Amino acid sequence: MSTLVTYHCEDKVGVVTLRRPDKLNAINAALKEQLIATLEGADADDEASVVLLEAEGRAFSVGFDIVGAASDDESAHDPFRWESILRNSMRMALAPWSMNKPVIAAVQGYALGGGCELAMMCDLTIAADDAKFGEPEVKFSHVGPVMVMPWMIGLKRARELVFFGDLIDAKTALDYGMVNKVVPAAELPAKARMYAQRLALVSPEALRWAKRSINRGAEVAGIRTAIEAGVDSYISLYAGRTKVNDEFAERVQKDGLKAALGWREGQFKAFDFS
Ligand SMILES: C/C=C/C(=O)SCCNC(=O)CCNC(=O)[C@H](O)C(C)(C)COP(=O)(O)OP(=O)(O)OC[C@H]1O[C@@H](n2cnc3c(N)ncnc32)[C@H](O)[C@@H]1OP(=O)(O)O
Repeated sequence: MSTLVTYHCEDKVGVVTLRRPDKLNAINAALKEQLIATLEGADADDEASVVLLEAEGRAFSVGFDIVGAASDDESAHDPFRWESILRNSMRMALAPWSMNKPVIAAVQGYALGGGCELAMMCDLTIAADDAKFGEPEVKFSHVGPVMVMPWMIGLKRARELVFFGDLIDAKTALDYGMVNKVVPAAELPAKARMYAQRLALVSPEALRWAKRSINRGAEVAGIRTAIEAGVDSYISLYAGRTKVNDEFAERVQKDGLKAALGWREGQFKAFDFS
């Protein structure tokens, strides 16, 4: 089986790369399996505090492999096969969401259909100024796992994006809250690493519980239950922790809070790319 997803760790950042550039990283069954396994491996890698999901070539991902699926005549009408494809798609969509570590998607070119949802399911998204997002599935009478879209961009915008299937540019995606940052295309790999490395300065344990709290908040129905669920996370974070951010705590003790905050700001400044 060819390698469609690779992994390496650099400076506490676990880099997961989609490598099917000739097909604009279209997601076939093999890529899906490899991506799920690689993300799980990255989550288990003690060297990595943060995971960066990037893609080789001119597109992040054009979504589900509609060419491969169309040529797969034999099983095209087998409902059990479709169930397995869709269940695996859900597993892939939930993989970054379920991980302990924050996952940052770095998007250049197209992020369409399943590729758009994959970027949305990551904790943070940094986009090149040439990025284009969209949910064109309706154009092929498909619907992707778009349940996440109302959370991301609100009902009206989600409906427009999904019903019409039109693409939006990076600036609009930023305006919609689908991405956190837009950077010049040529600078995307370097800026994405800076963004990830800045996050890697924060206590991995605090990040893990921050992620869990936010995701649980998004999963429950109302603000009251969201807050109550968040309390469990805080209890787990604070009751279970022994050493968090020691250097910061030591500086607070030694030099006072203002000086400690100044030290932390100085650290962050080194990664400022505005
Ligand atoms: C539940 C379902 C969820 C879904 O995700 S459905 C899929 C949603 N995605 C799409 O609808 C995108 C379809 N693709 C396109 O519209 C176009 O492509 C683009 C506008 C993205 C790019 O156009 P251009 O720049 O002219 O490139 P190119 O020559 O069309 O594509 C380069 C190679 O990539 C393959 N490819 C593109 N999209 C897909 C895809 N979704 N599935 C499988 N292959 C794809 C092509 O076929 C071709 O390959 P070759 O050079 O061998 O002809």
